[in-house]
Amino acid sequence: MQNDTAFIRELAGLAPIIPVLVVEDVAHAVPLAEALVRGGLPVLEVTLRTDAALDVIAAMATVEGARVGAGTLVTAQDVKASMEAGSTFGVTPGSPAALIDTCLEAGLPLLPGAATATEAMTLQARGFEVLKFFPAEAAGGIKTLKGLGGPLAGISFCPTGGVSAQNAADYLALPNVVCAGGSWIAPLDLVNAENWTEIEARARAAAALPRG
Ligand SMILES: O=C(O)C(=O)C[C@H](O)[C@H](O)COP(=O)(O)O
Repeated sequence: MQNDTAFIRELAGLAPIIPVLVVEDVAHAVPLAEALVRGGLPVLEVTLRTDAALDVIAAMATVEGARVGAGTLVTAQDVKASMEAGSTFGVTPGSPAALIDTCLEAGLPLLPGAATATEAMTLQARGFEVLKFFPAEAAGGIKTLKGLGGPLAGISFCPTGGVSAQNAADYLALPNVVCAGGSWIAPLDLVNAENWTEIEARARAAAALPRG
């Protein structure tokens, strides 16, 4: 099975920011997804970090305009379960070969994680052109992305991990950054407080960020 770069490029092009979501209560799934879509962020990464995550994916997948994927894919079981729940793409924090094999065999469009030149080159050799740069700030942030951009100009990144309202525009200005991911749009405290108004406002501000 070939990886689906065109699909991932399309998703990455839909909005400058992919909200990374940690949702504990499935009752929050639909209003949260609706607030994010209304705010202009249709591509949603639901982390498999809560017991509710698979049910959250299934519920969000019913929201018109939402493009729902699963994050924190670490095991083959995560890949299978997230696809059964209705996720249409996957995101991995890192890219061990066996996990990448599983995603390719399953036909799951993937934003695979990489933090070094070797990891990025290994993924590029398998046909991946859009990678999650994770954990972005801890792995050197903008300086590292600028450094990778010289020799690895064919690779685009979605930096995630430490990206914030304060630094997102600087990341997005880089030529090898297509979009960025982050939890600041819908942090757990706002979700648990059901503050959809504030989440929509944060989404709207993020959706308006210019890309370089
Ligand atoms: O669970 C995963 O695999 C992830 O997707 C990790 C997230 O990308 C980061 O935790 C988001 O980082 P912050 O925006 O700094 O909160």
